[in-house]
Amino acid sequence: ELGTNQGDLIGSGRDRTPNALVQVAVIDPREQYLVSQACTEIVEGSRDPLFLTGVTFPPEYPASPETLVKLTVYDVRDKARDNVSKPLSSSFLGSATFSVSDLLRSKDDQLTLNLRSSDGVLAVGTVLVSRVNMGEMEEGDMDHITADVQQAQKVRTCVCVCECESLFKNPVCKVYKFQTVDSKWMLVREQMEECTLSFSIPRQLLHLYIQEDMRRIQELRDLGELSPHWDNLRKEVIGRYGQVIAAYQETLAELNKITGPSFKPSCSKAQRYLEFIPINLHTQRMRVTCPRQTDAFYDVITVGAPAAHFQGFKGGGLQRLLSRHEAEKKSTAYQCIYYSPEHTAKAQEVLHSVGHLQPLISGLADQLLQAAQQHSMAGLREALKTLAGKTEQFVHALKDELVKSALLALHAAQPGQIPPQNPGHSPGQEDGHAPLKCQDSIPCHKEYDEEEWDRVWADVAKSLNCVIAMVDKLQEQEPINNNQEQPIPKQVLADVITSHNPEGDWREQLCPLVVRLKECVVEVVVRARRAMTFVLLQEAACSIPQGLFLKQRRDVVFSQALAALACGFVMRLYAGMEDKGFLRQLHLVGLVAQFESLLSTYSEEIGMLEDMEVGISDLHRVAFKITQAKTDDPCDLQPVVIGRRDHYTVEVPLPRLAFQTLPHEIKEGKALQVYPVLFNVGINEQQTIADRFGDISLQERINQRNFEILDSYYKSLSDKVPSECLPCFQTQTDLKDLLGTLGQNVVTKKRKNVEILWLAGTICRRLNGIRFTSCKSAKDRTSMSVTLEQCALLRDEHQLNKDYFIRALDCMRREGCRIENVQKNIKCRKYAFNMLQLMAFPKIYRPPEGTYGKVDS
Ligand SMILES: O=P(O)(O)O[C@H]1[C@H](O)[C@@H](O)[C@H](O)[C@H](O)[C@@H]1OP(=O)(O)O
Repeated sequence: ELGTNQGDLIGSGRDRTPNALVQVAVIDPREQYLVSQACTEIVEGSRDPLFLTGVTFPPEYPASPETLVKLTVYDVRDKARDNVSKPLSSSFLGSATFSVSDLLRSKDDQLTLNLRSSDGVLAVGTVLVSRVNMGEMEEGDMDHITADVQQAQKVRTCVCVCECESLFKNPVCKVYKFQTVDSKWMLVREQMEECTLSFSIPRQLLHLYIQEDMRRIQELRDLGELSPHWDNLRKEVIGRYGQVIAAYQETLAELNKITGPSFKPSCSKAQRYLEFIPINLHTQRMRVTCPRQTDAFYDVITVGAPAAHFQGFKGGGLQRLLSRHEAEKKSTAYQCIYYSPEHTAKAQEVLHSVGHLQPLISGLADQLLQAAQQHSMAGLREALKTLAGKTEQFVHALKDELVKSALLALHAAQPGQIPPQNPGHSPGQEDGHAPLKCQDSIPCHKEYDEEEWDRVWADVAKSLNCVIAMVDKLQEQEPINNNQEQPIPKQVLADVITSHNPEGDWREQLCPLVVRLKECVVEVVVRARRAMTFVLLQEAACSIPQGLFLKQRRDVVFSQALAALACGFVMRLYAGMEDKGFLRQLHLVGLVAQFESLLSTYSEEIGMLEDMEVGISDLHRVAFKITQAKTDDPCDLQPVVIGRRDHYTVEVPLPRLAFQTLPHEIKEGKALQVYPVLFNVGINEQQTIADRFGDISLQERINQRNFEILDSYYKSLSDKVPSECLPCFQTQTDLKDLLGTLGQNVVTKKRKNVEILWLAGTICRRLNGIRFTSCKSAKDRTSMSVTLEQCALLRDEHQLNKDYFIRALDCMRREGCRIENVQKNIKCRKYAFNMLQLMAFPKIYRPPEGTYGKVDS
């Protein structure tokens, strides 16, 4: 039944041409067993099939020159039934085997092999194998491939080598070659990887959440004695915090036991101990080698919607739950004082500022005294300048009505007689400064002195003025010579001090004033800390238990979102290390992080989208910093998260040499901003229901709101960064026009308007941003979208021949990285769509026949 070795491939039925497919397996020379490595797409009805899908071997693949590669050619009869890893409904046509060394030694990196029948006797056709190194293809090579193709009598496949980076693991690579409009061949490689940040960011965040909550408990205890009503509320709040801490510690302990792959598969999305881990987080890079063009690559991060699956979506997601909770809090806050979310945020900010500034001021005051001791006027001036700046900042941070009103409220919450303060816990002592005496407690007398607070913080400014005046006086007393900081012989100096400084040395004169300043600062800190802690106690007390559940939910969702963002940021940074324009943009303005979501606004997915909206928006509280790694060891390249819930910084270490090449602003640790934006368009059958009978206002509101953020980012970028910093694309449409079209689309009533997603994605790439694609589990709909985006880029940026567009799309969906993603998640190579669902999809999002269906159990 088979053809001869003339090169004509004959199908298993004499009456029709074959639908050929090549399976590639590797024979391990030591173990002598076959490992299926890859499979080509099916080329229908051709005796001269030309395969667009290749085979890749990542660098860590244990291949040696003796490794044998076996190619088996099948004729596929029923594409719909067929599972390419087990071609049950296919007929064997022939096979051929070669060793890696045969290919490496071959002339022109090509091997022509005879296909043999199962008994190994009959030669039934030929197969041509080409070896290709991506990125090293000279024009000649491309022509060479084209020439081969024109022979068109052979089965071809190509081999390529992949690269790998330390934070990114388990690469899956696929290669293809597609025809361009001018009948040349472009080589395309997809590479998908896991990211170790999937686990390391949530682990670090859990540590930080625990630390922050422990600090809150301590601050509540430091409030001192309260009347029974408030004391009971405090006990309850501390108890609840304790429960959250215990739960987080348990989760952390479980996470620390986990080894294995660096991603959470879709089926584990609702597992309790994995709730902080993003779902199915992967990076995907498409690299394109085209004749007469430098290589280009396009990155996207794929991740399941950050959402609290373990907690479920019965009452909706964060966005709805939070606003409902806020409304309820107002009406049920009878047992405590209602503070708005802005007040709560302000209280946290004040607590943070005082905690941060007090030790700074104290250190600077010591530096001032040291400069006085050394009799250095320049040192004095320098220390005074910074001290004055920080003290002003401190006074400014506290100049808020909230502190004043909270002090009054706290006073009212205290029992008639204030017992002495817990001596073990004066904030002054905590920071290593002199303990306060009687002023460190809130006034004990019944009538509250409303002006006292104003006096206390005004004292800080006054005592700073005294220090400044003294330094001025000392300067006036100084001889000109010393002002210029010329070295003065010791004896002369002694004479100067005694003759011009009759009141003793500088330190002695400054010391009482500096001590007074420090005392005033401590006094303010103690009061402000208690006042703000009291505000937070109200907030926590009013919202128990719901508020704490929501806080936990927000922690979970944020953790998933941050892991994805950090992965995207690192990938974007590595890719842009040599792009001066990009680095400039990075430190001058920051980067857009654009999330595309395909969730439907119906049933449970509404809740996911409501979670995701808050999670993505919370990312604006994150900044990045680049640091120099201690060593080049991969462990030292792990990003580190620092901060607290209202602001986190992710420090990204780079190897010394790479770090040295950065602009000095970045090297100096400038905080690098990100601007998260989210666009959602539901595409499945659930969205059809939502569009017809449901409510799509959530999606409309998200898209409109995020369009505004994107638009204002573009405006500030245009103000600060020259347009040359942005990347060049073949598609020349002006960014302003693209934004204008997006702006129109987000207000137009059009069902399943996926154009919104395409435009937002294009704008993000044009803005040098970080691209994310998401759906519930980032497995099925995400795969359709990512492959579509890749083929659209090949069409718009690399002149993909239009006859190859659907073939390329089908190849990627059938054999590309995304079907491997499905396999990794559910151990089955089928997208989880049924016919009904697919009918509802926009056509271009439908996968090829045979690649979807019910998951085999
Ligand atoms: O990756 P997704 O598109 O979120 O996977 C969905 C799929 O779209 C849908 O058709 C199917 O019924 C499942 O709900 C998939 O979600 P899983 O989270 O179960 O993979």
